[in-house]
Formats: sequence, C-alpha cells, structure tokens
Amino acid sequence: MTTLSLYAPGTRVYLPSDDSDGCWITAEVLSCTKSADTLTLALRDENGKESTLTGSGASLPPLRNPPLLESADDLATLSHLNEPSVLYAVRTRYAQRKIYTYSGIVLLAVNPFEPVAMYTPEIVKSYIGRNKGELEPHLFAIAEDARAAMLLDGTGQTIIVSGESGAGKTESAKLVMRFIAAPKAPGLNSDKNSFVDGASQVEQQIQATNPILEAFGNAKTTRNDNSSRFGKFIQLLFDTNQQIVGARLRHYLLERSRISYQTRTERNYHIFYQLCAGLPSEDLQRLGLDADYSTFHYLNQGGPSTNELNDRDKFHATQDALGVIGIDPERQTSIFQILAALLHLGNISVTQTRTDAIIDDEDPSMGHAMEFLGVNPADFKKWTIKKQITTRSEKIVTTLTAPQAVQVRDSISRFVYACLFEWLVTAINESLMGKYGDAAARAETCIGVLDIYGFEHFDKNSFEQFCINYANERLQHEFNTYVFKLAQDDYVKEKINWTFIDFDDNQPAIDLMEGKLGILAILDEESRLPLGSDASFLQKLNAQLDKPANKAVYKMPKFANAAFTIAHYALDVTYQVEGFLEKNRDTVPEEHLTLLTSSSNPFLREVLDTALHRAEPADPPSPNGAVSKVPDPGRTSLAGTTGRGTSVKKPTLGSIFKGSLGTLMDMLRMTNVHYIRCLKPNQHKKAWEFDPPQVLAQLRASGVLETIRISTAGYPSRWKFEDFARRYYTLIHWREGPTLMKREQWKRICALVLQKAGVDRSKHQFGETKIFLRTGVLATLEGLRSTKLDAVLFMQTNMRRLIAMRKYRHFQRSVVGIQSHWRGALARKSFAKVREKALKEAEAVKAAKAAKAAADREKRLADRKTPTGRKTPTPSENGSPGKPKIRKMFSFGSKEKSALVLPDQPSPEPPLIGRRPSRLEAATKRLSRSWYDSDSSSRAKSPNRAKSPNLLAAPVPKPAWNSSTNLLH
Ligand SMILES: Nc1ncnc2c1ncn2[C@@H]1O[C@H](COP(=O)(O)OP(=O)(O)OP(=O)(O)O)[C@@H](O)[C@H]1O
Repeated sequence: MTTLSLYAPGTRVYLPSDDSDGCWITAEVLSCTKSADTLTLALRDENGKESTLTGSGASLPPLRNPPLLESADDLATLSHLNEPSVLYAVRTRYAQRKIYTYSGIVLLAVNPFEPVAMYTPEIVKSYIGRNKGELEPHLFAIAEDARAAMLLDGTGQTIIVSGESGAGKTESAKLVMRFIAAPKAPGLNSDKNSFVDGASQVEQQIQATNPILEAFGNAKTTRNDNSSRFGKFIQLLFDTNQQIVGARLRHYLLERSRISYQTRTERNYHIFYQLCAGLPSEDLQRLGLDADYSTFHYLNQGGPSTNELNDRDKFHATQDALGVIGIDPERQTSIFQILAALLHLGNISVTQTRTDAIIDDEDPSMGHAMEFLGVNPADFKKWTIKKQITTRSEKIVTTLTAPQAVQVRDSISRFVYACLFEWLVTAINESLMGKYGDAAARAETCIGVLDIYGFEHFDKNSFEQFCINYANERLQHEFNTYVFKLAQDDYVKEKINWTFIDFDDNQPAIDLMEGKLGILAILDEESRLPLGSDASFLQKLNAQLDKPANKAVYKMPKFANAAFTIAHYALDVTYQVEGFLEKNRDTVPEEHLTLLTSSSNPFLREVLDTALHRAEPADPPSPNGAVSKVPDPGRTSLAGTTGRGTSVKKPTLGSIFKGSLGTLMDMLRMTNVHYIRCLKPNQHKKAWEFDPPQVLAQLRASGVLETIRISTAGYPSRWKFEDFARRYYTLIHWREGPTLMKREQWKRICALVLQKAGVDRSKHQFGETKIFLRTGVLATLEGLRSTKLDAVLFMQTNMRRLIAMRKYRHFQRSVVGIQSHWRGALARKSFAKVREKALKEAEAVKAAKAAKAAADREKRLADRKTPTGRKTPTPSENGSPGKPKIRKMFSFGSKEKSALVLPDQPSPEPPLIGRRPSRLEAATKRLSRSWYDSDSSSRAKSPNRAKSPNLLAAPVPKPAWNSSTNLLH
C-alpha cells in the first residue's frame, strides 16, 4: 500500500475551505502522478472547482473515510483519523439527530438545545445491564459501564463531564446521576420525577440538590441562561451489597465577583431575583426588599430578569427543595435575611471628600444590612473607610478612597455569600450522608460525577479564566496519561514491538502555573505584600518566567502591555493582569472578619463557622470512629485551616483552588475514569444548528483531537483475530477462505488477508490475541471488501434471479396440474351424486309400479267376489287381456312379458275413493307420468330402454370446467 495508491483516482480527500474558518471541503482525486518523493494531485472539490496540488507526507490532503465508516458511532474505528474526518462524523451524526458519539473511551455529547426523547423510562431500561457498544452511544451507556465496572470488583469510578459553558455539562451530569441512582427495578413507569418506579430516597435527595445549587450557584450569562458558576463533584456511595447508601457533594471555585458586578447581558445569582419575585409582600417589607429589584445596585447592573413568573415558581421550588434536605422554614428565613443584607450592603453609598471616603451614618441601607448581619454599624463604617496596617512595632490606621472603600464593601458581600454557599453545601451533605457522614463510613465504593467548567478563552481573560484553564490543564494531563497508559498497556499485554510514542505532554504548562516559582506562587507572594499591585506582579512574572526554558509555554505578548500569554494544550491564551491581585486576595479585611465572626446573628456565626473552621479532612470519621474507604477529594476551608478554634488565616483564592484541585486529582487516580465531553454546536443556542469552526475549536480544546493524534501515532485499529478474520476473509481465495474459517484458523486468515491486500509489514503487527493496524489500513481493506462484495452481490443477484425464475415455472406447472386434478375430482363427485339420485328414482318407479299392479289385482279379485248385481265386465270389455292371456303372459319366457311393462295404453288409475294416495303412490304416479311423457321416439329406438326407463340418459347438469378437464378420467 503506497502513498500513490492511497491517492488513486477516485479517492476522496479534504481540502482547506476558502472561508479561512479552519474548516474543510471535500474533493475527489482526478489523477495522481509521482515524481521523486512528491505527488501531484489533480482535484475537483465539491463545488466543481478543479485544482492541482503537489506535496508529500503531511502536506498531502487528509483522506476521507469510506462511506461505511463516515458516520461510525465510534470515531476510534475511523480508518483515517484526522481532524476533518472527526468533524465530519460528528456533524453527520448530529444531522441525523444522533447527539452522542464515542471517541474511544470518551463520549462526545453535542447539545441538541431542545428536549429530545432519549431519556424515557424505556430507554433507561434498555441500557441497564448492557455493555457499552451494544446499543447506540448514550450517556446511559457510560453510566452503566461505570456501574458494571464498580459491581465487578468494587473499584471506585469517576465520570468526568466537561465542556464549555452552555455545552450541556450540568444536564448530562444530572441525567447520569439519575440513571445511576435510579433503582434498577424491572417495572418502569413514566413518572417524570423518576426514571423508574418509586424513586429511592437518595434519588429524591439528589434531585432536591439541583434546585438549590442552581438557585445559589447558577446565573444567566451571555453563553448560557442557566450557567453553573462553580465546579461540582457528586459522589454516589455504595455499601458492600453495592446498594446506594448516600451521596457526597464537593464544589470548586464559586465565581464570587458576580455578587458585586455583572455585565449588561448577564445577571447575578438566580436566588436574588427569586427572592424579590417569590417572597410574600409582608416578608419583602420586613426585609426592606422590593419586588422591583432594580433598586438594588447588585441587581441593576446586569440585564433584566428573563421571566419574573418563572423566578416566582423557581423560588417555591427552591423552598421545597430546602425543605427536602432538612432546612426548616425558620432557617430558610435566616438565609433570606442574609441575602437581603447583601443586597442592602451593595446599596450603601460611599462618597468621596477631597481625600477620604465617607459613609453617611444614617444611610438606611447600612442600617438594614447591619441589622440583618448583626454587626454594629459604626464599627462597620469605621473599617470600611479606614485600613489598619500592622508593622513590627505598631499599628497604623489610614483612610481609604471611595473606590477602595467600595472594594472593601463588595469584598464583604462576596465573602459572606461564598460562606453561605459553603454552608448550604454542608447542609446538603448532611442530608445526603447523615450528620456525621454515616453513609460515607458505611460506603465501600462509589461512582463520582465531576461537572467541571471546560477550557475558556475570551477576548479579555482574567483570573477566573486562569483558574479554569489551570484546572483543565491538570485534567487534560490526567486524561492524556490515562489514554496513553491504556494504549501502552494493550501493547505490553499483547507483546508487540513498540517504541514509546511521543505526545504533547502539558506538564511544562502545569509547572509554569503551579510550580514552586510558578505563576500562582508569585501571585500569592504579591497578594500578601501590602503594597503589591498587578503591575508589580507582572514585572515579577516576566523576570522569573520569561526564560528560554519556558519559551514553549510562557510568552510576553507583543501588543498588550498588562498581560502575559500561556501556551495551553488547547491554544495560547493571553491573560490581562488587571484585577488578578484583588481577585486572588478576595478576603475581607481582618477587622471585618472579626466583626462578622462575633456577629449577634447566630445563624451568620454558624455559617462563618462552617465555612471557615470546619474544613473536613478527606475522610471524616463517623461517631463510632469508622473511616470511609471511599476516596474523598475533601473540602478546603475558606480559612485554610483544619480544626476548630485554630487561628483564622487568610488564604488566597489561588491557593485554595490549587489545594482542592490537588486532592481531586489524587482521588481521580484512585478510581477508574470515564469521560463525557459536551460540545456546543452553535453560539445562538439554536436547536440542531451545527457551526463547524466552533465545534472544531471545542474538539481541539477538549483534547479529543490530541487523543486521536496519540492513537494515530501508534496502532489505532486493533482487532481480535476472529473478528478481523470474519470480516475480511472474503478477500482471500475462495477455495481457502471457507476451509480456514471452518477450521477456525483465524490468525492464518488475518495473515492471508493482509498479504492479499498488500499491506506493508510496517503497517501491522500481530499480538497474542489481536492484530494491530496503523492508520489507513482499515480504509484500504474496507475499500477492497466493498469492491469484492459489490461483485459478489452482482453475481448473487443474477443467480438468485435465475433460480427464482426456474422455481416459478415449476411452480406454475404444478399449480395447473393440481387445479386440473381437483376440478376433475369435483366433477366426478357431482356426477356420482346425480347418478345416485337417478338410480334411486328408478328404483322408486319400479316399486310404485309393482304396488300398483298388486293393488289392481286385489281390486279385481274383490270385484269378482262381491255380488253387486252388476255384470262383471269381461276382459275384452274392460280392456283386460283375460285370464288365459294373463297366465300366458306370466309364464316364464312369454313373448308378451314386455306387454305388461309397456302396455299399449296407460292402464286406468284405480279410483281412490275415500283415501288419499300414499306418498309412494304419488311418486309412482309422477314418475310414470314423466316417463310416459318423455320422448317416445327415443324409447322406441332402443329395445333396452323399452324394458326399463334408463334415467342415466337424462341430461346431467354440466359442471364448469375448462378444456383440459377430463370428466371421464
Ligand atoms: N441533553 C439535552 N437535551 C436537551 N437540552 C439540553 C441538553 N443538554 C443541554 N441542553 C440545553 O442546553 C442548556 C445548557 O446546558 P447546561 O446548563 O447543562 O450547560 P453547561 O455546560 O452546564 O453550562 P455552564 O458551564 O454554563 O453551566 C440547557 O439549559 C438546556 O436548555
């Protein structure tokens, strides 16, 4: 198989499209000529445009797959694994309303942006107990795969759902969890709250977490109306009997900046709008709120509410869900009070004198806020407009400017909200695992679902994008290692010769971000300096990192001043340093922290206590001292301390995030990982619209293409000998194939197939049980197979036609024969009936005549005996032949015997006086009359007929038969 044959005329290839969108159009090779190492291809693209292309190796256009493979449900089975083929396969399937596609161990899920009937109880049922690959690709197949792997040996499983904002991560994660948590009962119903009959308590509780987390952790963004602004990891816990006993929730990097600022097209967290729309007016009044939320600074910067009615309904759903996880109405009121306090905080007006910031003592917003927070307004005011710097020898108090005071005010709101969110997650966990984590202690194994933000790249990228991309870089590293390890494991197991495949390891980028002298370390150091600034941070970055060793991953952008660029595995991202320090610090001043922790509001104190002090160790012991065997990513305290009562440190957001990410990665390594990559097909959230450049960018960013590249570098196609032989044995000689198949000499067949197809030795290897093929081999084999099958099909079609024609003719002849036979049989049957009837009637005539003769004789005898006075007429008088004559007639052999049977004249009928004639007599009479009336001339002609009436001569009704019918046969 040479390059020349790969580009033989008729071959279909991809060419870069003219739209400079990084996509392709398809083309067909018209001719291919080789000179030295280069090929010259004459091509005609799908628009009919012809062109010539000269190149070699990678500069030749990527090949298109045979039609059979083009919309394969597993991209790993594509023979030509290249970017356009992958994109084309995903696009074709999406057009066929198939939103899921496998890419090796990854499931790609393209958002349909409209409800699809793919999650019905019947479909859930069909995936239970089925192996991945048996049915169409589906989220449930991945979930069932994880469940089956866990049931097999109790190993923990993790399903990582990633993708960009609005790609469908949360929806997919919810479906996966519902599938796993749903009881696998045989009876399924259509209750929309449960996949199966009788949702388990855990399923109900897990479902209840959704409205709460969505209300407090989701917001409308430009990319998604219900965007999760935090990463979450839910672990479903199973006991020794592999029954679900509870669940555990961990969360990552809640976006705090949204509390105090939103762009015009976005909104704050849903709960604030729900509160204003859903609370009864008296409660609103008590909390100093207004149904018109536009009076609040924290709510009026962003866009309008999508639907207030919706907000009201959602508020009631949130209240119900809070009830389900055990937060009673009283506590709910306390939560709403804190939320109201935050809205009032945002409305505290800070003005600027010539040098200092001032807050009016009578500011009603401050009054409300401090009342609900339980903090002294004067203290609050003091530490909002002033700052205390502690030096070695003394404490210096300085005044702040108005913008600085606003920063402090907002940082308090963000901090309190983050603590409230943390407290809610703790409450959810208590409901899912029991107060002391009983369920976790009882659990033997788990299935975790990680719903984490995907790689982000905007025009302006800030600290949030840095953290998100850092997380993705770490996850990608785990993914590469895992995929790579799987591939290499197979090679080792199958004992094939292989050399280590080089792939783009993203470890340098990770080191750059989290290393000892990396970006996060420099940021932390700068954040702790009282005079630290974004500019000095950037200076330090450049001084420390802009070195030849980091050339590949760290760049100083040419045209942006306050920015730095990181070459991520997906693409280069430039980050603007403005706000990095502030966001990384994002803790309240020490004085405010003291005020809040000593608040007169017990609920607020509990919230802060939970968030700051109760950092859970990875495996919390239950009251009886049992420690969970299930790996737990743990929860990092917002204060960064472990244990009650220790001093409250102020960790930076970056360090908190790095810590929690580290434990998450450790946990992932202890479990089997399954991947779901969600893809957003277009930016307008339009159903069934596919924007190729956008999807391509996501495929690159999700690492799917990199995985494909890793696979392509090795032997991407690997088949069991038997499977390969069964599919391609037709390619070898027809005498050999079936015999070898019968003898099950699979390996020999594989070797013959490759030999026959001219596959180079470097393009394949035989393992212990599998055959390994390089990229492109399968496409060649498929091409040969389909050519051969076409020929076979042609032969078969014609042979079948001939056989069918022959069969038809034989059948036709048989049908006519059977018809003739049956018609004859029917005719004979009806003839027999007629004859039988005629014979019976003849018998009856005979009997009637005999009876009549007897009656006549008796009458005559009686007449003779009875003296009537009347003269008995002589035989000549009455027409009788007379005694002597009668005697003569009855004598044997008399010539006149026939005269009795056939008298010349009809004998007069005896008078039937006083009696009705019997039926026999009547029949006799009728028959004899009919006989006498019948054609006398014909009777006269036949002497035999004259003796007895031959009723066989009577006309027989003619049955309907055709010319071929032989009645007498
Ligand atoms: N399987 C699906 N069927 C129908 N619609 C879906 C599906 N998945 C996602 N969607 C639609 O896409 C929207 C966005 O999905 P989702 O909120 O899950 O995205 P996300 O990736 O979690 O986004 P973010 O990262 O911003 O939270 C949903 O509100 C829903 O309308």
